[in-house]
This record gives sequence, C-alpha cells and structure tokens, in this order.
Amino acid sequence: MNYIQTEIEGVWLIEPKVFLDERGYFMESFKKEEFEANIGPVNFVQDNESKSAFGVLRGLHYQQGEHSQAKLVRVIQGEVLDVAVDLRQSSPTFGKYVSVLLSEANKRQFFIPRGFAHALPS
Ligand SMILES: Cc1cn([C@H]2C[C@H](O)[C@@H](COP(=O)(O)OP(=O)(O)O[C@H]3O[C@@H](C)C(=O)[C@@H](O)[C@H]3O)O2)c(=O)[nH]c1=O
Repeated sequence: MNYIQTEIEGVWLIEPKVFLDERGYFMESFKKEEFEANIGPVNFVQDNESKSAFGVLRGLHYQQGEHSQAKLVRVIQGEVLDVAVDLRQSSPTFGKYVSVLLSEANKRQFFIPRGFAHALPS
C-alpha cells in the first residue's frame, strides 16, 4: 500500500496495491503492522457502512472529548468526495480542509485523525 501524507498533518491518503487476474482482483484493505509503521498506533473499535442516494450530504459531523473518533473511510460502490475539516484548535491548519475523491474504481482510503469534522457528499 502507498501511504500519502496530505497537506494537513495527520490526514492520510492510502492507495492499496490491487492484484488483478482473470478471476477479478485481490487487495489488502488493512494491515495493522504496515498502517502503524506509516501513520501510528490505532485501535479500531467500530466498523460502519452506509449507502447514500445521489446528491446526499452526510455531515459535517464531529465528536468531542472522550467521544472523538479517528476514521478510515473507503467506498465500495460508486464514489464520494470525502471531506475532513481540521478542528484542532492548536493546529496551524485549524479551519482548513482536505477533500479527496474516493471511489469503487480508485479504491483509495482516507484516514482522518481525531479532532476533525467529516462529511461525505455523494
Ligand atoms: C453514527 C451512528 C449512527 N447510528 C444510527 C443512528 C441513526 O438512527 C442512524 C443514522 O445515523 P446518522 O444520521 O448519524 O448517520 P450519518 O449521517 O451517516 O453519520 C455519519 O456521518 C459521517 C459523515 C461520519 O463521519 C460518521 O461518523 C457518522 O457521523 O444510524 C448508529 O447506530 N451508530 C453510529 O455510530
């Protein structure tokens, strides 16, 4: 997998290596050792899935304090323009955002650390 640091510290784009063959494809979608070597320690405790109709905007959503969440987002059907807004008050990029196209085709993943608002317009 290719780990790409975005313009906001702590926000990462991850490109999996996709192995195509006559059956279809295979890819590693998460590998703890590699993930932690590139991004840092994580302890994923919840896995969510949603489906949006065209034109739907989910978010901006954020959690505070002990409820704050880091998120690893990917799209398995269709595409979304995923958006992370930096709400870390001590951050030099406070108020700035990163947006990335996540799609069934590009299989990219977006890692958003704690302290961000998140939205996914489809
Ligand atoms: C967020 C969440 C929702 N739900 C339920 C409650 C609710 O009736 C239903 C739909 O919830 P929401 O309307 O909040 O779903 P949604 O608007 O898709 O919320 C999500 O938006 C994106 C942008 C995020 O970043 C996520 O963390 C989450 O906040 O799902 C859970 O059971 N567990 C959860 O963790």
